Amino acid sequence: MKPTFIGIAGGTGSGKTTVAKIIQKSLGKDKTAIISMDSYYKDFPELTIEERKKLNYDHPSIFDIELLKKHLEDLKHGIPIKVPIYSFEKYARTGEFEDIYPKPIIIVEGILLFYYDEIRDFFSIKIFVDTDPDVRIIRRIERDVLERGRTLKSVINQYLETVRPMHIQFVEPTKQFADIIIPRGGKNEIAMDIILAKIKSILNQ
Ligand SMILES: Nc1ncnc2c1ncn2[C@@H]1O[C@H](COP(=O)(O)OP(=O)(O)O)[C@@H](O)[C@H]1O
Ligand SMILES: O=c1ccn([C@@H]2O[C@H](COP(=O)(O)O)[C@@H](O)[C@H]2O)c(=O)[nH]1
Repeated sequence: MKPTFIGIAGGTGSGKTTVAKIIQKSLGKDKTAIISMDSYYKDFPELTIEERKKLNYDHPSIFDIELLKKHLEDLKHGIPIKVPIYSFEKYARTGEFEDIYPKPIIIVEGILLFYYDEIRDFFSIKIFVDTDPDVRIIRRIERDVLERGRTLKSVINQYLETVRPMHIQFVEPTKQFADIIIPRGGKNEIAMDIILAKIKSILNQ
């Protein structure tokens, strides 16, 4: 059985990971795998950490799309993949990998997932999580300070300098490619029920 790929895009802090986990919880880990685009940030070992901190992590050129494409191709053909583990504290790959095995449903989530034609074409269902920017920045501050080793000042500066302008220029326009737009994200129970019913019908075909 060829896997069905489900893409979840949306701005930072919109709730993409949360939506992916709700789908996985409902269907079970034996039927689903989750891949985060965050694992495909390019590595810059030639730069110092201070130089890496200044990079634009919200521009389409910062992702290793060739590797992501190869991995999706591999899963499509039943081949397990080794996903690089990324450290937000170090702004670099850790050198470790997570083994992901082919499953009937492969969920991929990321801010710019629908930007690249060659990646977009994999997805049978494209979901865009649409959450207001004020809510997203509040969530991002909380998460980046608690979980990603950032200071309040650094989150605010990064948001104003790169995250916000890149969102407007590159992320928001990819909403046009979505099949379903979920306002407010994973706590939108009706939207989640509709999405889960559709995925279950695909699984039962
Ligand atoms: N609908 C929601 N209501 C309240 N908090 C949420 C909701 N969705 C996500 N969150 C919280 O917001 C933060 C960012 O959510 P996450 O799913 O990681 O977003 P993304 O993957 O889009 O960056 C997390 O701490 C998560 O628990
Ligand atoms: O080293 C890094 C790499 C990425 N970021 C930020 O991460 C978000 C995307 O992750 P979400 O989980 O979708 O929020 C992106 O906006 C980058 O700015 C980073 O801060 N540092």
